[in-house]
Amino acid sequence: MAFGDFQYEIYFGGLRGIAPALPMAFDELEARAAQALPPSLLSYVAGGAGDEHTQRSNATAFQNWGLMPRMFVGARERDLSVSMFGLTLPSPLFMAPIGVLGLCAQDGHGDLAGAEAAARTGVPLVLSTLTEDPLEDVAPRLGDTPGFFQLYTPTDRELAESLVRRAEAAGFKAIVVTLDTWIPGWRPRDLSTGNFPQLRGRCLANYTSDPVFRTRLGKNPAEDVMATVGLWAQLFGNPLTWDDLPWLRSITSLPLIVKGIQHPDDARRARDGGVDGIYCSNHGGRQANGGIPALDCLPGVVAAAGGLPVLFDSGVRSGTDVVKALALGATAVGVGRPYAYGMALGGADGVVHVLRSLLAEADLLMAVDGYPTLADLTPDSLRRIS
Ligand SMILES: Cc1cc2nc3c(=O)[nH]c(=O)nc-3n(C[C@H](O)[C@H](O)[C@H](O)COP(=O)(O)O)c2cc1C
Ligand SMILES: CCCCCCC(=O)C(=O)O
Repeated sequence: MAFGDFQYEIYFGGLRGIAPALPMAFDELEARAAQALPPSLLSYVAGGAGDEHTQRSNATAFQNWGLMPRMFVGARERDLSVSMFGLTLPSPLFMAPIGVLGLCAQDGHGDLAGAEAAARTGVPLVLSTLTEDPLEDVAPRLGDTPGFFQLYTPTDRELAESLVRRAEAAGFKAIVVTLDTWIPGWRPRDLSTGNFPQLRGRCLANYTSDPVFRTRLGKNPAEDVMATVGLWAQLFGNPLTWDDLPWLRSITSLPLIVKGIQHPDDARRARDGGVDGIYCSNHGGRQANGGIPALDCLPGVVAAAGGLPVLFDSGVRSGTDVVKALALGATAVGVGRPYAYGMALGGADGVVHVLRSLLAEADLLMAVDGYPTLADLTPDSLRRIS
């Protein structure tokens, strides 16, 4: 279903006295998910690097901006559609890659449920490399909604190329290479619970189903989980350099997007190296503490991207946040932890609820503040208020 078909459903439903089954505000959503998720998984999802200062400031950075209302606009109809990479999407929202999405669902098949939510909302899913179900099983569940494949670049180039080939064959529409997580950051919550799901053999389906990985392993992954995890840990992350960019560019004819860009010079150099999109993100504050809120990096990245689409995530908690990121120049805005919590609370239905709530709030804000289309949202629509 396209965004326009349901944009009023939630808030008019509310006015008719139909209370949504799940919370709409992020804090309540997180509190409810905390009851639903096993404690170590909750810590993994909710936690971040160091004392989580950067994670918190990602979210509070949005409060430094206010949207200036415009009158006599008559914004009765809104159009939230966006075009990028030759795709026309009903809204500028997308689901950021979440490596434990599978585990967030009660049945352990959250990657399939995420794809189903994408099919139902038109909101693209960026599927992590780290999934419980192989990408070939996820792709058909996306329906007509495009899916992007997020690549954690292994040290083994043949394995990287195999993953990309498989994503292309399965029908994914872009490759998103994550640059900021070739090793996990200093995450005290996970270090104290001793919980990295991948080290227990979870979320490795794209590896265990891969012909190159299986050849390297030399045995059936199901029969030797220890060896599988050992090989995965050995191959998982490659600290790429600029010298690797031509190779990355060469392994796919799909749009190539680089995730984790915050410095304008990196955006410029990536653009010059032939990428198709820049993804401004600090991984939700999970990798480096003591950094800069991703939102504060967005304008510089947009300016340096020279017209390439700029995807953004980190700290998006409301429809208002979505609108502000768009006004600061994002082409599309990624939601992360909130939809993982929706998954924990209601599977595909829970994710659909979270996405529709964000979109309905964004749409209503654009209506009351007089911004009928995304093109109307510019930096001039905002005022720095602190
Ligand atoms: C539990 C969890 C797992 C994640 N796994 C991945 C992943 O596999 N690949 C990736 O590129 N980013 C991953 N991310 C980062 C998200 O894509 C996104 O950058 C981040 O969630 C944005 O921050 P926010 O959730 O606070 O808004 C993960 C984030 C969380 C919370
Ligand atoms: C060695 C595990 C790296 C973490 C990958 C998943 C992720 O991006 C995240 O948890 O954040």
